[in-house]
Amino acid sequence: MPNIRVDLGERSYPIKIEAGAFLDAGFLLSAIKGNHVVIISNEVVAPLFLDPLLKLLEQGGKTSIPIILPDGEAQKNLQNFELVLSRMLEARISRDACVLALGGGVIGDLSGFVAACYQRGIDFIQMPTTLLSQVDSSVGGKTAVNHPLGKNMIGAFYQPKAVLIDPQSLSTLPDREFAAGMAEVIKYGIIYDLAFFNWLEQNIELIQSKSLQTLSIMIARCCEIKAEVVNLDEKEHGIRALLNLGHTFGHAIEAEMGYGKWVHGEAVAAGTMLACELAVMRKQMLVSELRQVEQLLGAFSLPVKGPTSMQAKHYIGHMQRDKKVVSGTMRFILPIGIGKAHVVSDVKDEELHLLLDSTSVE
Ligand SMILES: NC(=O)c1ccc[n+]([C@@H]2O[C@H](COP(=O)([O-])OP(=O)(O)OC[C@H]3O[C@@H](n4cnc5c(N)ncnc54)[C@H](O)[C@@H]3O)[C@@H](O)[C@H]2O)c1
Ligand SMILES: O=C(O)C(=O)C[C@@H](O)[C@H](O)[C@H](O)COP(=O)(O)O
Ligand SMILES: [Zn+2]
Repeated sequence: MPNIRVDLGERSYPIKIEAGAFLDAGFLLSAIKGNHVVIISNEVVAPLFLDPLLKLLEQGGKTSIPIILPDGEAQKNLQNFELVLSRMLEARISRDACVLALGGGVIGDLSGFVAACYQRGIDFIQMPTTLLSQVDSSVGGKTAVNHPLGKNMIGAFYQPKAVLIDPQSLSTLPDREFAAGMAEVIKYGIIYDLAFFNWLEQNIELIQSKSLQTLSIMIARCCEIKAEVVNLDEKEHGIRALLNLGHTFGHAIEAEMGYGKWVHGEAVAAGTMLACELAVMRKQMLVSELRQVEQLLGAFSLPVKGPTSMQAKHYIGHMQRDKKVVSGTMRFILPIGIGKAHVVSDVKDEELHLLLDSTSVE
C-alpha cells in the first residue's frame, strides 16, 4: 500500500496502512520524539494489542505510561478527559512526551483532545483499531468529547503526528462495529466518488469476508479522500462539511437515544438515508439512487430508518445546536445523485416534519 500523507505544511503527517503495521517498530519509533509515551486505550482493546506494543516501545528505549479507560461511547466525556489529564500530571509527564491513542474513534477523539490541551499541546499518534477509526476518525484532526446536550461539542482541531493502520487488527472486531465503519465508508462514495460507490456495490462479499487485500484497498481509498478534503479545508469552512453527510440527523439520534445505544455508524447510516430522502423530495436524487444507497447500507445490516421513538420535534431540538448552524440557520449536507453533495441552508420546518414524522418506522 502506498503511504498517504495529510499535507498541512508543518502539521503534515503520514498515514501508513499495512497488514502487520502495528509491529513496524521503524515507523512508530521514528514518529516519537521524546522518551515517554502515554498510551491511552480501553478495557476491550488493551488486552488485545497493548503487550506487543509495550515490548516494541521498550526495545526502542521508550518508557510507556498506559492509561486504560472503560469501554464505550458514554466514556467520551469531560470526566474522563479530566481523569486522563490528572493521571498525566500525577506521573509528571513533560511536554516532550507523546500520546498514543490505541483504540477506536472514542479513544482517538478523547486522546487527541487530551494531547491538544495538556500543557497547551503535545504530540500524539493514532493507532486506530476499528474500521470506523481506520477509515475516518484517525485522520483529519477533529478531536472532542461529547456533552449531554450534543455530540463532540467540546474539542479542538489538532492533527496527529502520524497514523498507523493495521487492517489485521480488525479480525477481532465484532460484526456490529465492522458494519458501523461501513456507514462512513459508504458516505465517501455518496459525497465524493461514484466509482468508489460502484466498487463497494461490486465487492460486498469480499468486504464481508474481510479479505485483507480488499479491506486494505478500501481503507486506503477512504484515507485518500479524507486527506484530500482535509488538505483543502482543515477547519471546515467549506468542502470539509461534506464529510458530515448523515451526521446532522445521526448526532441527534445518538444524543436523544443516549450515547452508545445507537453506535455512531448506525446513527450515521439512518441519518444518511434521511439526507438522501430529503434530496429525493427536493428532486436532487433519483428514487433509484436512494434505493442503491439503501441496498448498500442494508447489505451490511445497517439501519435505514431512524428510531421509532423519534419524530421531527426530537430531531429539531438537537439539530438547532449542530455545529453547522450559522446565525441560527440549520445547514444540511444533501447528496446530488451519487458521488456529489452540497451544503443546503434553506430547508424549511415543513420539509423536516414531512421527512421525519413519516419515515421513522421499525
Ligand atoms: N474525529 C473524527 O473525524 C471522527 C470521525 C468519525 C467518528 N468519530 C467518532 O468516533 C467514535 C466512534 O468510533 P468507533 O466506531 O471506533 O467506536 P469505539 O471507539 O467505541 O469502538 C467500537 C467498539 O469496538 C471495540 N474495539 C475497538 N477495536 C477493537 C478490535 N480491534 N477488536 C475488538 N473490539 C474492538 C471498542 O472497545 C468498542 O467497544 C464516535 O465517538 C464518533 O463521534 C470521529
Ligand atoms: O472529519 C470530519 O470533518 C467529519 O465530519 C467526519 C465525521 O465522520 C465525524 O463523525 C466527525 O466527528 C463529525 O464532526 P462534527 O464536527 O459534526 O462533530
Ligand atoms: Zn462520523
